[in-house]
Amino acid sequence: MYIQELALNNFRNYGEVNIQLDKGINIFKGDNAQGKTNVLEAIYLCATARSHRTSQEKEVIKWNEEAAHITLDVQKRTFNDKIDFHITQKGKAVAINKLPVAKLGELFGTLTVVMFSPEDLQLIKKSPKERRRFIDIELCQFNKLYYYALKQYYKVLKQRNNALKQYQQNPNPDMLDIWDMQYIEYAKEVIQRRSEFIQEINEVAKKIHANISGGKEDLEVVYEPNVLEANIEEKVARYRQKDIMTQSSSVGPHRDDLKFLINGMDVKVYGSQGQQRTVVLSMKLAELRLMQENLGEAPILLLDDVLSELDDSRQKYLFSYTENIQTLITCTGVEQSVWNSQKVGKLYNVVKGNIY
Ligand SMILES: Nc1ncnc2c1ncn2[C@@H]1O[C@H](COP(=O)(O)OP(=O)(O)OP(=O)(O)O)[C@@H](O)[C@H]1O
Repeated sequence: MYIQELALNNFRNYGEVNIQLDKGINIFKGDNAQGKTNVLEAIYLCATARSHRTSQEKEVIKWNEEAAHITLDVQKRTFNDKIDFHITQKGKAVAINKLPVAKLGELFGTLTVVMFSPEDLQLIKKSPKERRRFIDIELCQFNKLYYYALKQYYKVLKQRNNALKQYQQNPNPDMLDIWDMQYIEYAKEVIQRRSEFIQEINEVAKKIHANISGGKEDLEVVYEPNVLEANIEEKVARYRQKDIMTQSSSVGPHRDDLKFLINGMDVKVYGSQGQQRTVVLSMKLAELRLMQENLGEAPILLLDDVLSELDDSRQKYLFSYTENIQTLITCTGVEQSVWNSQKVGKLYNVVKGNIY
């Protein structure tokens, strides 16, 4: 798939902008704070229904304006989809081919993207929350069932936590039993789907990592669930008193994590910065491959300011994956030598919220 046309209206520092994109490599070049990342953010929002850098989506509305609007024309193998994404102070609304989407989950799969930014290079060092976010965003894009299970899980978790908060004043074990039943049901589904996904991504990332490291490093991506599907009932019951005391739920996939091993050693603890970066690159490329396989179409690759962070051989490896994949690259120009060696479809200059 590829984006043919992108239009922004009152989105971040853009007033009105409309551009046609190339099927191949598109470069957005400009000084700092001109609006390059904002373009990628708009595309990312249309694919995942959330921003990659804020949980407060109304921040994307241009200052002193009422609403922001993004329109994308996405060309698929046999048809094309038009996505309209509207953000107001009150919330967001989406239409696909002019038909409003009732649930944001219906958007998933219309446009799929893999975003790679310097913050991703910290994936290994960051908190477990970021690694869970990585799993969730990737899985939701190609597995709607996962999205619905996850959404329900967090909804029930919130209700269970509310029940725990009220428990001291109003002890009601029957009510807690009811929440537990639902919470366990969704938790099991989330754990199962995460476990399958991590097994899949592990196989692909392992091969890629072996290639990048010239066969010297064996990567293992390990799912570290907070609780196993098989003993969740027992663990939730065992922790009930503690949960009542702390007024929060201590068991469940909201506490899951991922571990990365190279030749059996934990990269977070023992890996060099270069090794950590290579693991993240392997994971991103594995993600690209899996999406392509699962959806039968290549996703769009968004590279935000990432080239200068990678050394020559890693950059080359990354580019070897961009063939037949629409790629949008933001840069300040330092990386010119890198993309000079590639066949660039379109080069845009970004200046103060204008694209030339
Ligand atoms: N809601 C908003 N309304 C208007 N302008 C905004 C809004 N949010 C951010 N901006 C402006 O957008 C600009 C930042 O854009 P962006 O993050 O795309 O920069 P960039 O070109 O990618 O820069 P860098 O190279 O530093 O990453 C800043 O000038 C910021 O003030």
